[in-house]
Amino acid sequence: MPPPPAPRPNGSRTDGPGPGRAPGGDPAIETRGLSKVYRGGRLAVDGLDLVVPRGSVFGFLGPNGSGKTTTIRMLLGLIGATSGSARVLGAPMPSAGRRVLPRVGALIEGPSLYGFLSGRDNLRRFDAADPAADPGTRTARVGQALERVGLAAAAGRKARAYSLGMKQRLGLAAALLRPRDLLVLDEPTNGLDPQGMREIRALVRELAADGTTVFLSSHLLDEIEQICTHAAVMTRGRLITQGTVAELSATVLDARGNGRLTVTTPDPADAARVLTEHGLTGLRTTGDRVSGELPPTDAPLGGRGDAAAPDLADLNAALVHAGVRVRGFGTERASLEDIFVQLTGEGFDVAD
Ligand SMILES: Nc1ncnc2c1ncn2[C@@H]1O[C@H](COP(=O)(O)OP(=O)(O)OP(=O)(O)O)[C@@H](O)[C@H]1O
Repeated sequence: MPPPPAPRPNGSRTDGPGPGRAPGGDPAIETRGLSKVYRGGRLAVDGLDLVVPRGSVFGFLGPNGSGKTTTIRMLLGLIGATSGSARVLGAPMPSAGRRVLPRVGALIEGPSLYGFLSGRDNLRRFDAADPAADPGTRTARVGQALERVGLAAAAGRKARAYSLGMKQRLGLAAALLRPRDLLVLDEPTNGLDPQGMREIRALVRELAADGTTVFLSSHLLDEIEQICTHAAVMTRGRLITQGTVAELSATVLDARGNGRLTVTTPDPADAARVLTEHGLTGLRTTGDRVSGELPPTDAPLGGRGDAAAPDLADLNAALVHAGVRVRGFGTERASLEDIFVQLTGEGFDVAD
């Protein structure tokens, strides 16, 4: 794993080897000033500087309409860029597409399957469409791909009888018919039920564990937090930040102090009083839940200046000592949603 890149506000570039560039190795994806203006003048992607380290599971995050699919289409050479450049697996796109794309598996907007064919026969068709695929080894290749995505037992069933999650897994199997260095997945869990989402996420983790770089777009913040090592945040065609998921979270945690403490109690008024006495600010009470901002650990308590911020165990003891019946007690770490809101000043549901 290369050293983790620091978050770079506004996607600004750094000098030197830079993030995501292992010594002697290119990033899996690198763009410079990549832009797309659609006919009619719509600026869908605006000066994108993206660095996707090899071996990462990279979450490309943004609300609907923020330019994710347009970027992916440019990366794969499906549409031309208006300006800027893109390198995939070290080679310029789209000019090196014939050389590079066989090493890239892609799943964009769901697989196109024949419902009347079995899962296995759908894969055989995909394999037959690949001029480089040896027909003599097709059966073995298809069998391995089905095995890889956990569809071997259902391979004989017609694709129209598959659940959405199974269809998506079949699409992934098609992308995995030959060994890939990079997988590009556009909203791979979109429309899936929780079980289908879990299956796809587990598969992405397995593929990453085998060394495949996975670049996936999503508008689901928790998805990125669950499976990604790195993330970039897009809004309105612009890259706001990129870095490791841990760094992005830390950026906000630093800015937000220790995060919020939430106490669940049948005595919310007393709890709020005790928490205020112990330096918590921004108290909010909703039903039996009281939450407040924890003061920074190294700062004296607000206004009193005579004590360090409270230890959580001491705080819990103080609540109990004051007669507050505590049912739940926990801190929330900053989520990517917090990061997004902090970085953009807007909520995450900002579809154009
Ligand atoms: N073929 C097109 N012609 C004109 N405008 C387009 C075209 N495709 C996309 N757009 C516009 O470009 C912007 C970015 O769209 P894009 O599909 O890349 O975003 P996205 O982040 O992938 O969102 P979604 O998840 O909804 O697909 C949107 O405002 C969209 O309406």
